[in-house]
Order: sequence, then structure tokens, then C-alpha cells
Amino acid sequence: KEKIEITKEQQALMKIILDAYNRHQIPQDVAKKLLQDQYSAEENFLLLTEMATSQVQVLVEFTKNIPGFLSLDHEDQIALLKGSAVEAMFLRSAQVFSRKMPKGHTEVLEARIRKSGISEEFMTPMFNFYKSIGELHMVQEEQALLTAITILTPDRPHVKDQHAVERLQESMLDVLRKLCALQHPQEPQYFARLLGRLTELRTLNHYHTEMLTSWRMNDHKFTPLLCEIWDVQ
Ligand SMILES: O=C1N(Cc2ccc(-c3nnn[nH]3)cc2)c2ccc(Br)cc2C12CCN(S(=O)(=O)c1cccs1)CC2
Repeated sequence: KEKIEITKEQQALMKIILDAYNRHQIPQDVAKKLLQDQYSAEENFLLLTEMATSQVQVLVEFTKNIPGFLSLDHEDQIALLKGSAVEAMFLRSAQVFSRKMPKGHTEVLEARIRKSGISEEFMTPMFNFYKSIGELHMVQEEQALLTAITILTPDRPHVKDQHAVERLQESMLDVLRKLCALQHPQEPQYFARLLGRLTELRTLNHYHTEMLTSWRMNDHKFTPLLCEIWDVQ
């Protein structure tokens, strides 16, 4: 049985990623608004748009704190952010959502999301994803590392120096692999299950693109930041 140990520099890396992940949270007043009294579908949609805009801002701040990210080619930094924005947002949303929400909040939030003009065909895979994330009971370090790994996916469109991104991602994957082995010794497959969620995430990208088209049809407005990062309008 090989002795798994996390090196000093890997511990430093994990601490930086975890601090960044926890430091940048969306303002709770925005999330709280979602829990207030009954809204119309349009108002719900506006709230989700406001939340998503905050989420993107939070993700950009988190990404800037990933060691090595700011040393990447600047155009590649943009390509990684744009390429991972939806996946990172859904991963983070699922993680926040599946964390112990006060009793009844999850149901209220679910109702808000359901009644926001998002079509049923997108709701099912989305809720399946967030349930599958909830079942993993990830610790914060795992959540932060998995989000960083999603952002550092080398094969996003327009990334020029994929090897530079691969090197950063591999160092995160190595820490995550060791952490999973230490945190879940009885579940040797746990690390593989986490990575399997990233595959599921990619399918949500496709649904999200479809949704954007249908929302635009019904004249739903997005904020300039979302239009920029989602390539709409
Ligand atoms: O809004 C969502 N929520 C609720 C949510 C998200 C984040 C926090 C939160 N609190 N603190 N930090 N984060 C709370 C509730 C949620 C929960 C699980 C999954 Br899977 C996904 C989602 C979305 C993500 C964005 N989309 S979206 O399609 O991109 C869209 C944009 C504009 C209008 S619709 C909708 C679903």
C-alpha cells in the first residue's frame, strides 16, 4: 500500500486555492433576494441573471488567484475564462446549492428556477447534475480544486499554448487525487467519480447554449458581462 503524502508545496497550493474559493462569494443579499416573496417568471429570470452576473465576477476573481494563471498568455487567459464560464458557474452553483441550505430554502430556490422561463428539457439535466454533486459530499478543498481544474481545461476553443495549461491542470489534478485518497480511503473510485462530474458538466454547456437561443427568442435581456462571456448578442 503506497504511502500517499501531500508535499509542502502542494499544501501551499491547496491553501491558496481554498482561500480564493472562499474569499470570493456572491453577495448573500443577491442570493437572499431569490428567497423573498413570490415573483413572476420575468422577475425570477432577472434575479437569476443578476446572480449569474455576480457569479461570473466571482469566478474571474477566483481564477486570477490560481497560481500560474496570470503568467499564461493573455489571450489564453480570456479563452479559458470564456470556455469554462458556464461549467464553472454550474459547478459552483451546484456546490453552493447542495450545501446545507436552511430548511425549505432549496425547495424555494428550485421553485424560483423552475418558474423562470427555463425550459423543462434543461431543468432535468441541471437538477440531476446538482443532485449528483450533492451526493458526493465534497469537502471545500475538493470543491475549490475541482473548480480550478474545470477552468484549466486545455482543450477550450482558441487556446494557443495548451501545454502550459495542461501543466497547471496536472498539478491541480495530482493534489486532488491525493486529497481524495486521504479523505475517502474506503472509496478508491472517489477521485474518478469527481472527474466524471466534469464530463456531465460539459453536457450542460450544450443545453445552456440551446437555452440562450430560446431566451433570446422570447426577448430575455442579459447583462453586458454575461453577453460578453457567453458570446450572445
Ligand atoms: O441560478 C442558478 N442556480 C440558483 C443559484 C445559483 C447560485 C447560488 C449561489 N448562492 N451563493 N453563491 N452562489 C444560489 C442559487 C442554480 C443552482 C444549481 C444549478 Br446546477 C444551476 C443554477 C443556476 C445557474 C445559472 N443558470 S443560467 O441558466 O445560466 C441563467 C442565468 C440567467 C438566467 S438563467 C440558472 C441555474
